[in-house]
Amino acid sequence: MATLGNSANIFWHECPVGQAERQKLLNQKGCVVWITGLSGSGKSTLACTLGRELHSRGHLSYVLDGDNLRHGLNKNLGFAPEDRTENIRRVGEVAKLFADAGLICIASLISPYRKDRDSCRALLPDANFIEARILVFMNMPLSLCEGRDPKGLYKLARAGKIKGFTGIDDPYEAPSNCEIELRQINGVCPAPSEMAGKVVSYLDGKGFLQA
Ligand SMILES: Nc1ncnc2c1ncn2[C@@H]1O[C@H](COP(=O)(O)OS(=O)(=O)O)[C@@H](OP(=O)(O)O)[C@H]1O
Ligand SMILES: Nc1ncnc2c1ncn2[C@@H]1O[C@H](COP(=O)(O)OP(=O)(O)O)[C@@H](O)[C@H]1O
Repeated sequence: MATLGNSANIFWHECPVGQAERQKLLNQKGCVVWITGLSGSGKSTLACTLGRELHSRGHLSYVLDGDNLRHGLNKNLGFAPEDRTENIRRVGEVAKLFADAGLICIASLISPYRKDRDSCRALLPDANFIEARILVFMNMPLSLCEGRDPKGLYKLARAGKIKGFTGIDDPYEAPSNCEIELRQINGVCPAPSEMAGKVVSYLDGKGFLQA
């Protein structure tokens, strides 16, 4: 295993029950649905709707939400570029563990930088030659997100009271390699249930909803 960082004299310990056996127990394949997009684009709403839909179909999933993780695991991180990079790295590693546990892990973070998203993708081994990291891009215009502004953060950012806010004075690098792109249709944002349905269909089609 070439995954060591600063630790020395560390060995990998293999456990007798492996991912395949856990997946059989759960009748699904572990994977990561990674939702990226601007603040207010609907990431958390989609993550929760998708989690509910999977649950009602008898599938075990778990949501890793950027905001929530910053209350605990990532409470020591801010929004400077290097902090966002570390945030994404940690969540990528946790998501990998959840997928190894056999769960459908739904990660919803702004994850604005392409290189961080790409590093995260590289962490995850393919499931039988199928990419086990499904990138979902909430491609909603800034005007829509800013118009929603449920937490009033865009307003603060425009007033210069929050510095380095994504989409205002910190970049959002749109992905060019996403598996699913969700956008407005004729100027109308699809309902969360419709978007969740698209993701479920994708997972089903790729065989993740069976062992
Ligand atoms: N400067 C700045 N830029 C962007 N967002 C900010 C900032 N400060 C606070 N917030 C709030 O933090 C939420 C984003 O956290 P993430 O962990 O998803 O961000 S990142 O992926 O590390 O960029 C984000 O939540 P969402 O609105 O759910 O995306 C914001 O509520
Ligand atoms: N598909 C949708 N259609 C209409 N409003 C939505 C939709 N998805 C989310 N919203 C609303 O937009 C706001 C931001 O959604 P949220 O899921 O918190 O976004 P994010 O997690 O990307 O910041 C919330 O007020 C939410 O109710």
